[in-house]
Amino acid sequence: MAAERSHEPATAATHSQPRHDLHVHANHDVWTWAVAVAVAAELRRELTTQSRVRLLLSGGITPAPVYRALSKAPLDWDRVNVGLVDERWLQPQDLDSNAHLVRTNLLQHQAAAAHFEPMTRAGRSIEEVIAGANAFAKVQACVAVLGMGEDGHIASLFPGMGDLERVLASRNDYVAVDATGCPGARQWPRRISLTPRGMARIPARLLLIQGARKRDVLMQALADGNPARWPVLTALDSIHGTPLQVHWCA
Ligand SMILES: O=C(O)[C@H](O)[C@@H](O)[C@H](O)[C@H](O)COP(=O)(O)O
Repeated sequence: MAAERSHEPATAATHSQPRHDLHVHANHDVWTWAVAVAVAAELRRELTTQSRVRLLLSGGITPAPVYRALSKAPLDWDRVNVGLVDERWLQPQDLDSNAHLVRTNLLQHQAAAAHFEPMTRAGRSIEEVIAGANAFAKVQACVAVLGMGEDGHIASLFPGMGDLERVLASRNDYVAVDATGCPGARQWPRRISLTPRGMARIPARLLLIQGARKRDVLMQALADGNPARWPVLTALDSIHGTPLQVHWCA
């Protein structure tokens, strides 16, 4: 079933190109497979011209079915590096880590051949983890799967975070963040996150959201236009001029 697709201006500012495309899917299953097919198509296209490609994945509940569907895609997975958009300050084997989510949902079936780049490792300080993440990021990712919280956060960029200004202005791809006091960060305030600069370098950025509440939050953010209040807006920026692909179902 074809998704309803619309171009919408992102903010009150004038832009020569649409900054996001909204794909409205009929139901959860259609949403899941449409997103998995879209990610696989980006990887497949990139694999025709590159010897290796990188895919970045988010945590959260929303993308897990997509990762399971994507794991069955017939691709040259042994030429795909899988990294993380963000990570909680947990060891990769921790059940609440984003690494665990990716391992258990994506790295199976065909995708078992992919090369995974977990961020954290036993005995590594957070500074070493950030240095490692920035070293991985020297190889440009071609696709990022992003999620959004009901507070308008994206990756681990939370509204109201103490050092959000510094993070939004960072010239690095990854930074350590302290989201103490931000309810959206739940019990994991210490995190590693892709920065707006890191996101803007990725040509294909897919934002996965479901439900009326998240749609309304996104619309409110777009109408307001302030990325410090709504960090999700930072995903609209692209050095390639490519619009954010928003995939939504009720
Ligand atoms: O580690 C994390 O928490 C994430 O990467 C985060 O940015 C996530 O994408 C959103 O919080 C949406 O999460 P849900 O899909 O669970 O709503």
